[in-house]
Amino acid sequence: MTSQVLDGVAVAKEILKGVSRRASVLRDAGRAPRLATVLVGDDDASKTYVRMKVNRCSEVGIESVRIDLDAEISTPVLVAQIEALSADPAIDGILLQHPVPGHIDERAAFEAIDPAKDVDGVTRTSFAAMALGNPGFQSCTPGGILRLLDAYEIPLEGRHAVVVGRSHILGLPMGMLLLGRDATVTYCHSRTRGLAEILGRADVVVAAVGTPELVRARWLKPGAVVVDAGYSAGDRGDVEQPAAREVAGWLSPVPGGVGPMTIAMLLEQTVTAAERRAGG
Ligand SMILES: Nc1nc2c(c(=O)[nH]1)N[C@@H](CN(C=O)c1ccc(C(=O)N[C@@H](CCC(=O)O)C(=O)O)cc1)CN2
Repeated sequence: MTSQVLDGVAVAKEILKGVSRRASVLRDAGRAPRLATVLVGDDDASKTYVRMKVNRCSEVGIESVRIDLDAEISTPVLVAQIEALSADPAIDGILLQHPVPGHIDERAAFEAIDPAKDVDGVTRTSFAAMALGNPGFQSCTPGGILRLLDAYEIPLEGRHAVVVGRSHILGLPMGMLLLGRDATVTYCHSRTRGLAEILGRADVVVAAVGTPELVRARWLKPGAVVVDAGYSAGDRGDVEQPAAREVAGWLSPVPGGVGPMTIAMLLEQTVTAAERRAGG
């Protein structure tokens, strides 16, 4: 068996066409949507992701304001900076690139984002809305994964979905979203015992742990839907690829799977925030 591809590049492209159209309506009405990106420190991967987001913004007609801060900045200074963006009427969306340096209280910084501008879906307000199935901004990677599965009409109801990872911006919300689609959800993490056996019973696997190739191809149930949300150096995901292609029914590649969907979601939610703020 060779798995079918969950093609994030193609699906993201379609989403971005819609984003571009909606951005041009706002622009014609006199106010292009505007995203503020906040990067703390000089981590190379984070710089790359912010650059990718800013470039994609300009391709679809979203303006961006880049704020790059020194790695030594304190939590109160970062919080004050984000509060200023939250209060700034010219800004529609705010992205704080994760991770921030270890001495900073990242949760305090996320909570300084006005929920109406939380287009990255990282505040408690957004998390609660998502968990309760209320309207709100979704955490971009899990939201993007759900859109990717929907684009290929992958059924979720009643299926056993295993999320490997429980990070606040990826694994934890991913399980909530799958539960909201009536999947039966199991979370696995670093303390889980018998990961191979649990994965062997999974119809849907989301690998979101950040350890390259942790999920071995031989552990997967033949025909399973496998989403690889890893993005380690050297284009390595969290799933043993390409071996998994011979076992899975569907598989998202790295690169070209979840990553482009993450950015498409961010931009789509930025336009939504701008429309809401414009009263549309
Ligand atoms: N505040 C946030 N921080 C982080 C998030 C997030 O959603 N919000 N996600 C990740 C990193 N990330 C975005 O920030 C991200 C990672 C990878 C990609 C991507 O498109 N990767 C490409 C390959 C990249 C390349 O060509 O070099 C791919 O998978 O095809 C996008 C976004 C952690 N931080």
